[in-house]
Amino acid sequence: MRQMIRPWRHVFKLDPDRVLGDKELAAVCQSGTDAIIVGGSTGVTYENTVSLLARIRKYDLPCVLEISDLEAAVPGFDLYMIPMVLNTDDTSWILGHHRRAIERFGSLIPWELLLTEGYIVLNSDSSVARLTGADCSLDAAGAGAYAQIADKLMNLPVVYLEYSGRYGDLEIVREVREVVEHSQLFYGGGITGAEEAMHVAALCDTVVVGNIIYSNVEEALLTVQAVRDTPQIDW
Ligand SMILES: CC(C)=CCC/C(C)=C/CC/C(C)=C/CC/C(C)=C/CC/C(C)=C/CC/C(C)=C/CC/C(C)=C/COP(=O)(O)OP(=O)(O)O
Ligand SMILES: O=P(O)(O)OC[C@@H](O)CO
Ligand SMILES: [Mg+2]
Repeated sequence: MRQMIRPWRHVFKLDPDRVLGDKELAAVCQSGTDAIIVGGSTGVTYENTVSLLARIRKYDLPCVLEISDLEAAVPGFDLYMIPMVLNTDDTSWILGHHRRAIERFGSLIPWELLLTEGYIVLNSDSSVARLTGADCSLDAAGAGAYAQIADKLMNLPVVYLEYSGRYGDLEIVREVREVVEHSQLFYGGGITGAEEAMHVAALCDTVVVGNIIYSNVEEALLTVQAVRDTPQIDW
């Protein structure tokens, strides 16, 4: 599964709890993005996840479920991304929900389709930060330390810098880039157009674009080519 995501430079994240018209969904899925991640931190249900998956399946691109709620673990995705929020004292978001999921689903879990993401949540004003009690006061050194835990101690396939709803601090992104050697570095948060996308594309392996799809789909679409045209800085 690491190989499957390795070439991904740009992905769109669609939230089952939000409304997107058929025309907009078609444009997003046919934009040339590398994959669709289905996920959100609140209001995700089995029903709205099934419904969104069925709509995305009309298009020929990988579709991944980022599991945030056990009740919404829907079969039929190409891949399952499992977040662990590293910068919280509430261990239920690192291990607790995961333990319960394994107890509940047992042999039904398609382990070969799972990828773990070491989340570092950095926007204190986001639903995901409130939900998980993340410590968003980290400076570059603190974020870099968590990134090394994911990359070097836990050997996680993905480090996810999550600024959901707000554009990130590029000094922190740069510090994390410098220390992550093996994990694939995902960045998501507050990208509202091509220029912002290019700045993070230079530093990160994979750029995630979410909310702007719902408020300005034209701008969201421009981020695809912008990321494609941006070479990564060689570290
Ligand atoms: C039948 C079938 C497929 C069964 C198997 C199911 C399966 C694959 C099980 C795997 C086992 C396992 C270990 C599951 C984990 C279960 C689980 C619930 C873990 C907790 C994950 C977690 C830490 C969630 C916290 C929230 C989070 C990090 C969500 C990620 C998505 C995200 C950050 C969205 C952004 O939120 P958004 O809503 O956009 O925010 P704004 O509103 O601010 O924009
Ligand atoms: O919605 P935005 O702010 O683009 O963030 C994308 C993604 O990282 C959210 O999990
Ligand atoms: Mg969102």
